[in-house]
Formats: sequence, structure tokens, C-alpha cells
Amino acid sequence: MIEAVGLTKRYGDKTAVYNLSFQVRPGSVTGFLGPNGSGKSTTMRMILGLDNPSAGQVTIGGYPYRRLPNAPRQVGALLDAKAVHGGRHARNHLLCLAQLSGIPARRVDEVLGVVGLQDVARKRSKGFSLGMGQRLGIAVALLGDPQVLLFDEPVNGLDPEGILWVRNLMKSLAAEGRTVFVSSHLMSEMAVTADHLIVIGRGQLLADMSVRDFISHNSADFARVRTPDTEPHQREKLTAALTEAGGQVLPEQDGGLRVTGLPLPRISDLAHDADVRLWELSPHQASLEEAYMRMTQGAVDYRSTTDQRAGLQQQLPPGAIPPPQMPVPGQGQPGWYAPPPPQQGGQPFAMPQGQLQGQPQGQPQPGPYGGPGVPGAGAPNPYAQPTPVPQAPAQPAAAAPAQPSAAPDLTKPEDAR
Ligand SMILES: Nc1ncnc2c1ncn2[C@@H]1O[C@H](COP(=O)(O)OP(=O)(O)OP(=O)(O)O)[C@@H](O)[C@H]1O
Repeated sequence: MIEAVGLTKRYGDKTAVYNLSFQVRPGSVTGFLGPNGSGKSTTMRMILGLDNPSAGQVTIGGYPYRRLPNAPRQVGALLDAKAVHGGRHARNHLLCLAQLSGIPARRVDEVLGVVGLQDVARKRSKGFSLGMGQRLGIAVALLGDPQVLLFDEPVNGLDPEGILWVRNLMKSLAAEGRTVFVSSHLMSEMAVTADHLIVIGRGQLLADMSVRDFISHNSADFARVRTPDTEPHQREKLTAALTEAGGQVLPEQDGGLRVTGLPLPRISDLAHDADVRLWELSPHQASLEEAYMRMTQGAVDYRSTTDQRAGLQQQLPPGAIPPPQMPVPGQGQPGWYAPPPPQQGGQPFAMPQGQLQGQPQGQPQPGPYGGPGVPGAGAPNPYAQPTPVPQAPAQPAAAAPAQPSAAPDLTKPEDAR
């Protein structure tokens, strides 16, 4: 098990990780999510002893990584697949790491087979594609047959077949009782790979719960209702009846209605009472991506702006249809996702009571098609505070570790492992 308690990392003025407490348990795949720059890699580096925490601690099986007996046999990691000596053959790269950790050479050929690189085992890794590099990095992680595995963006650059392979690999490693901690920005993949999620934003814990609870706590289930297109007054009549009954009704582009705050049978009854015929009444649940977007929209550091193109754009010929404006996920355009944007200063996400900072998980309280309101309202919003970092005295320079590179050098076994 990996356990972080009050984990904090500062780089000068920059607080990359703040007061993070969580556990990653064996037997399941735990996804590690967060926007760019939220501190995922920093956290992983601290878990692996590549960075020293400024405060707090993180242990694996009760020990800090650097004090683990024979760490490479207990913990395997893929942090940066590019951090390989490009002049070395893939097999030699693995062989060097194996010899330094007392791992038999036959294990090298085993893992080359597991990751599907046996045919290019004697090729220099500098000629490897991004996906081949990822596979080699995964081979490194598996080399010591460790009980604890960390993967930072393992599917980066993999083709669909490779993504499916990684998904199955993660699941089978967890099914063998191992601890699997994996970061990814691919929500659709995380939804089908991870059992549990740890979500951070700006270095702080946003959620620690099962994938299922995460979606139900951070998304607004809603019902879609459609009345006959040919009779607009029916739509108006139904809107009035639903609103009067306490539902929130939003028109959809295709003429349908999006209803929150009322269960499906109640909507049906209200329509019946109002003498309105329905062409559609269907339940909808948000995807992991939608739930994630909703939760993290207040914790995104890097947002794109529309490219004005400084007048360089050619005029459209008369009659031409301009391309549709796509919404930018994470920017909270109304209507893009079911939930409304969080209230100013409010909790932008739902966190069950008592769950912050790794406290035991509360009972999920999803209401069937219940209005989202601002789930978790009343809980403190870490981003509403002007300065989330306490004014603790900075670490004396002498006590701080040498600034490690952002990517560990996997050519050095002590760094790689
Ligand atoms: N060695 C370092 N020196 C200074 N700042 C750093 C260092 N490493 C990370 N940071 C900063 O810490 C913050 C967290 O970075 P980190 O790489 O951990 O985020 P991340 O969640 O892994 O991002 P991404 O999803 O883009 O990989 C960023 O603002 C980053 O610039």
C-alpha cells in the first residue's frame, strides 16, 4: 500500500503539492487524475524517492522508498518513457537494470515478451517510436515483478491495440493483488481501467473515491423529455408543469427538454396530468469525463483562448457555412455539460462529508435525477481561499534536496527504480 500523509512539495515560491493525504490500496487500479500542472508527477516522484517532500511523508508498505529493502524488487515505475539511453539496445537497457538489482537475465526476455518488444530487443531505443518507448518503460516497471506499480501516463502514444493491452495489463496486475497507481488524462480509458480515483487540482486533494461514486457525486443525472415537435404548446405546458413541481428545465437544441430535480416517474405523472404526450422520456448519467470536467473546472491552470488569427483568416466565400464553434471542455460553457457552473466561491465539486484528506468515505447520496445544485455546498472550497499555503517558514536551502530534473534518468538504475 502507498500512503501519503500531509505531503507537500514546494519549489521556491511554487507549491506543487500541498497537504496531500491518501492511500493507494492493493488489489485495485487507482487512477490519479488532475489537470496539467496539478502535481501528479511531483507526487509520483516523491513516492519514488526522486524528490524530497517539503513537509509530510509518503511510504510504501510502511517505508519511505529510499528505506525499502531491495526497492526495485518491490516497486516498479514508468515515469518518463523517453528517459532511456538512446544508444543502448532495448535488451541491454533492461539487462543493465536487472543486473544492478540482482534480477536474473531470463526475466529480461520474459518482460520483453510481455510488452511485445521481443522482435526489436536488439535495436537501439533511439529509433523507437513513442509507443515502443512506452512499452520499454513498462517493461522496466515490470522487471522486478514488483507488488507496487506506478505508471505516469502509460498509454501516451500507444495505438488502440496498445491502449487495450495496457488496460488489460493494469487490471490483471491488480487482480493479482498488486497495488497499481496510474495517472492519465484519458478519461474514457480511466473509466474502464480504474476502480478507484484520486483527483488533485493545484496540488490539493479534490476526491478520493470509487469511479462510480465519483461520477454520481460530480455529475448531474438528468432526464430528457421530448413532446411532439408539431405541437410546441405541449412543450410549454409541460415546462410549466415541471417547473411548478420543483424541477429545473432547460431547453435542448433539438427541441427536447433537460430536466433535473424530478424522478422519471414523477415527470411521467406530471405530463399525464397536464395531458401532454411524450415522445421521449429517458434517463441520462454523465460520463467520467463530464464529472471530471465539472470537478476540476475551478482548478485548471492552463486554458486556451480563441485564436483571433490577427486578421490573417481568409474571408469565407458568399454562401459558405463557417465551421461550428466547438466548446472547450473545462471552460464550463452553459449547456455543454448538464451541470451549471459552480457558484462563485462555492465548492466546485461534490465531496462526501468527511472525505477530504483521506478521511473515510461517506455514503454516496445521489438522488435519482436530482438537481445538482452545488453538491457539497457548505464544505470549504480550497480555491476560495486567497492563499492555500500556510505561511510556514521556507525550508532552509541547505536542507532542501538538489533540484532533481523533472524526468528521472532511467539510464541510472538508482534513479529509475
Ligand atoms: N523541478 C521543478 N522545479 C520547479 N517547479 C516544478 C518542478 N517540477 C514541477 N514543478 C511545478 O510543479 C507543478 C506541478 O507539476 P507536475 O509536473 O507535478 O504536474 P502534473 O500534474 O504531472 O502535470 P501534467 O499533467 O502536465 O504532466 C507545475 O506548476 C510545475 O511547473
